Amino acid sequence: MKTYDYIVVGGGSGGIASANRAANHGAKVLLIEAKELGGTCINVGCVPKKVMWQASDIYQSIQRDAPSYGIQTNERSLDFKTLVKNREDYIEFLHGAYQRGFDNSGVEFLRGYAQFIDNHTVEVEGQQYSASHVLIATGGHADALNIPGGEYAIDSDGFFALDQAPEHMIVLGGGYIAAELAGVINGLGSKTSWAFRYERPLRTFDQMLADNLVQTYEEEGVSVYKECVPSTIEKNGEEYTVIFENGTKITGDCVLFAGGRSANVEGFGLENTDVKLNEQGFIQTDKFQNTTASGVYAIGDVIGRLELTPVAIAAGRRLSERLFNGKTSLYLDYNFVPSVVFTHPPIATIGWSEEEALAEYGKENIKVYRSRFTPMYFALNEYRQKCEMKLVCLGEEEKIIGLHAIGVDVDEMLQGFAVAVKMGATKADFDDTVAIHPTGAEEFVTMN
Ligand SMILES: Cc1cc2nc3c(=O)[nH]c(=O)nc-3n(C[C@H](O)[C@H](O)[C@H](O)COP(=O)(O)OP(=O)(O)OC[C@H]3O[C@@H](n4cnc5c(N)ncnc54)[C@H](O)[C@@H]3O)c2cc1C
Ligand SMILES: NC(=O)c1ccc[n+]([C@@H]2O[C@H](COP(=O)([O-])OP(=O)(O)OC[C@H]3O[C@@H](n4cnc5c(N)ncnc54)[C@H](O)[C@@H]3O)[C@@H](O)[C@H]2O)c1
Repeated sequence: MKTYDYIVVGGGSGGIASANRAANHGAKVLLIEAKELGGTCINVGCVPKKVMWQASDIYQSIQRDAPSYGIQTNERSLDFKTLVKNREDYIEFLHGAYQRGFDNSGVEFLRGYAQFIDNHTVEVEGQQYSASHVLIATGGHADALNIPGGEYAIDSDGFFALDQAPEHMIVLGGGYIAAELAGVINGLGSKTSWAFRYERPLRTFDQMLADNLVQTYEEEGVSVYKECVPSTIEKNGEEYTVIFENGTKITGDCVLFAGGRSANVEGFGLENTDVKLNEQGFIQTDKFQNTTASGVYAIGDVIGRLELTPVAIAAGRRLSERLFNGKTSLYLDYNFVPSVVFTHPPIATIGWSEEEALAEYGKENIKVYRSRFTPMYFALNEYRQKCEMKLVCLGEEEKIIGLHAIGVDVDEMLQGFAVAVKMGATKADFDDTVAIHPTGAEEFVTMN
């Protein structure tokens, strides 16, 4: 049996960050990963998604925006195979960077599928490894569409495996992934239909964002189907027809389902440990990332709190600081975490939506500031895409508890404003900050 101070199961965003930080503090660390280093984010999540989002943005701008600046482009054409190849080459480069990171920090990396024997022992291909501290960072997987013909739908992993653009993609689901990939594929020139179950997509977000997005997508050519619950998918040759409960039918050559994700908790011996799951099937943890088994911790998508890469990284690093650097009271605060949805245009959000704030604090305690304008980017264009912004303020001091925006470039605006919101900035603090002109961001400090 080989022994370590810290065994990390899962080499995704959270596991890698925690392992490196522990090794930096002198711990003897083993990281076990079954597939490619980098997990979901690097291989089939944030990174390939952002590359596709950027490609889509460029492609859309060439046709839609360049002529208004007098820039003529003779013909727009997309070599999808080159895009995919260059994207995958970049991901390969990132794999190497992770390995070099381990070489620097001293983390021992083992490729293989870990099986728990007990709380402190795992086995990989017949060899056992034990540690006084064990981290579960095994991430999650896409939920399948459980309807007749549901197997014809690809998930986001399947989307990144496409080597040619679909003629007509039907996107099912109203969350982050569906919203993002519908925009990506529409921008790349494929016919796109987007169907979601309720009146609005992105139901946990401020309504202003979802309403603007749906309107913009419709203006940009996406066929939007509201209140459509899929009931069957039929295959006819190369085509698929999605039939919805209300009788609506859509036919296309590719169906994508993005209906949420579940934790990777099965098939690796968790039943041999004292680790318990919550009602939703995610690993139960306290605020210090302790599971119900002493000396066993869990972070990232496997705990299902906020399924975002920087959240997994922050939780993993704080845990290692606590375990191996004496910062015994350190934990991750899951409140006021900023997030961007890479739609076209992007959505940026932090804190309470107007609807949540009104329900929690009452109308008399909440003041909302809004702005709606055409970004200067579209000043010369007949197409005048709208940017919208909102500040949700609490109490007499007007502490900003929600900041939301949709429009070009808001993805890159949010991080700085998130610092201010996290620090407890008030509307007066924003008003006291001189604007930067001409930018879209200046609206946040000039709202009446
Ligand atoms: C399409 C898509 C787009 C996304 N875009 C964004 C974005 O733009 N921004 C953002 O912040 N987040 C985004 N996310 C979410 C983000 O990818 C996840 O929150 C993040 O990757 C979670 O990291 P993790 O370390 O918890 O798990 P993962 O990155 O999933 O890593 C878990 C690893 O554990 C390994 N593993 C599992 N079981 C075992 C075992 N028994 N033995 C060994 N190894 C094992 C797996 O192979 C995997 O590599 C996106 C997700 C998807 C699906
Ligand atoms: N930009 C980012 O940061 C980013 C991008 C992508 C994913 N993510 C993370 O990954 C997580 C998973 O993304 P997701 O979009 O799969 O999940 P999600 O939870 O955001 O959305 C799931 C959607 O699927 C719908 N749905 C579920 N079952 C359905 C069914 N049978 N028929 C029709 N619709 C159904 C739900 O109503 C919901 O709208 C996100 O919650 C997010 O944390 C983050």
